[in-house]
Amino acid sequence: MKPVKVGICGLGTVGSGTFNILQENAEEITRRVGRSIVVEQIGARRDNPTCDTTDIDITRDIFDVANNPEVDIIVELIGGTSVARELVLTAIENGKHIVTANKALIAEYGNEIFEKAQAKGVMVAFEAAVAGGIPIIKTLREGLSSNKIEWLAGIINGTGNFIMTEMSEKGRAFDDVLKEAQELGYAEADPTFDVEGIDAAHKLTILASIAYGIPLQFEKTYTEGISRITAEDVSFAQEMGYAIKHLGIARRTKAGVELRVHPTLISKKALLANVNGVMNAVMVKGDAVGPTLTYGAGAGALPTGSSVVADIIDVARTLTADPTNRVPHLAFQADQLSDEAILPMDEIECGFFLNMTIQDRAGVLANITQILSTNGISIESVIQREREGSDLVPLVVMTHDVKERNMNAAIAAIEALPDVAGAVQRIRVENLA
Ligand SMILES: NC(=O)c1ccc[n+]([C@@H]2O[C@H](COP(=O)([O-])OP(=O)(O)OC[C@H]3O[C@@H](n4cnc5c(N)ncnc54)[C@H](O)[C@@H]3O)[C@@H](O)[C@H]2O)c1
Ligand SMILES: N[C@@H](CCO)C(=O)O
Ligand code: NA
Repeated sequence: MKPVKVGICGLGTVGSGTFNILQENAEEITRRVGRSIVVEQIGARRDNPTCDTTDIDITRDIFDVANNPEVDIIVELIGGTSVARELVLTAIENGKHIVTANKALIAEYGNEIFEKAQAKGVMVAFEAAVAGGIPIIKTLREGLSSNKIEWLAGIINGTGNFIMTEMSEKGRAFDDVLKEAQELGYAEADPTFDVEGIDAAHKLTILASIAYGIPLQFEKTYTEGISRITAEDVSFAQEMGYAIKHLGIARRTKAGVELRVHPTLISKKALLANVNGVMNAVMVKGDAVGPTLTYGAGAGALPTGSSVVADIIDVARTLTADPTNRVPHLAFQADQLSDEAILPMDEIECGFFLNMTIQDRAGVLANITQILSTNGISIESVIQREREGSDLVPLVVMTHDVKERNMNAAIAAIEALPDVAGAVQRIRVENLA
């Protein structure tokens, strides 16, 4: 059979990993697919010293690749959303299949891209877009397709998890660890995407659509990053038996779907509490299977390239299949996506860890507990600490589950007390059993 011809656009971290795996594992890949996969052309602004591209046709204009009649599959690895969207839509218009690692593109423009791909009978594969090397898209879309998904929760940003781990285990400074994550090729071009939770929200948006058969709704995903978590929060949480992890959580309730990304206290004994460094992991609870866990490197050239190449193999295997028999882009048939509501944050119910600074004076604690109780919030535990040479002391309160709306009202009232200094730090608590 004649080879499948691939055009790679973007030869950075992921592009180089993809190229090198295709070269290194060519023989095995041919044995798996039944035909060879060759790199027909590369579109790149500059060469990548980690790749031997001798004898490969390299163009500086990525649209040459999208318009190259020889290319069967376009591999989009330039990142960003404006040029990438134009590139992908052009390639689809030309009847090419797409493989991409670009979660921003899929989360924000996936509905449009899938519609066009469906009309043209081409595939768009994006395993590398969520949790790098972990086959979580395939797991949800195919492996767990017999289940109603109850909830999923994951550590889905490698850079953020790497920063939190290095800070809490080695006491390193935030900026220093972020710089290392950038040098290692983990971080997004704009690292605020990692640190402020936007990248995780892109990924959660994609996972939720595949889990529940709903259109991609990035704008409705609640997004909070790791930048305001302090070493003190981590140490109080540890003292109470918890780890703080940055999680993406999607849960189906009777009222609608919860879609939220935020730092979360989870029991130190929970499996996810032990996922450290650049590692990612996603727990999925299906009604038939129960809880499952997928774990592996969430970023980096070869782990991400592993997913990109697996997608290329998948597309190569089904190139000639009748498009109506392929696995749908969002796991459910395109005309079967539902308009199930995404719940506003006010409606979410969970426990809270509150860390505040108060005047060390009689009656302050009583005022705070009174406010919590008025708002229907019951306390699970309290830590109050002396601080030498200061009458401002930390107070940490853990609450039982309560609606976010009640907690907002309570926090506003607590912050208005004259004996409470500054803002109340709130971190949500989840029981992932
Ligand atoms: N780095 C990771 O670990 C990782 C993991 C999963 C997904 N991703 C995603 O993969 C994509 C690529 O990320 P990366 O880390 O490889 O980025 P990168 O910056 O290392 O590589 C991108 C490359 O594309 C090139 N490029 C950009 N625009 C171009 C254009 N118009 N024409 C030609 N070349 C162009 C850049 O010069 C660069 O070499 C992004 O969407 C990212 O979110 C990255
Ligand atoms: N910047 C992303 C790359 C993988 O998607 C991360 O750190 O997880
Ligand atoms: Na993946």
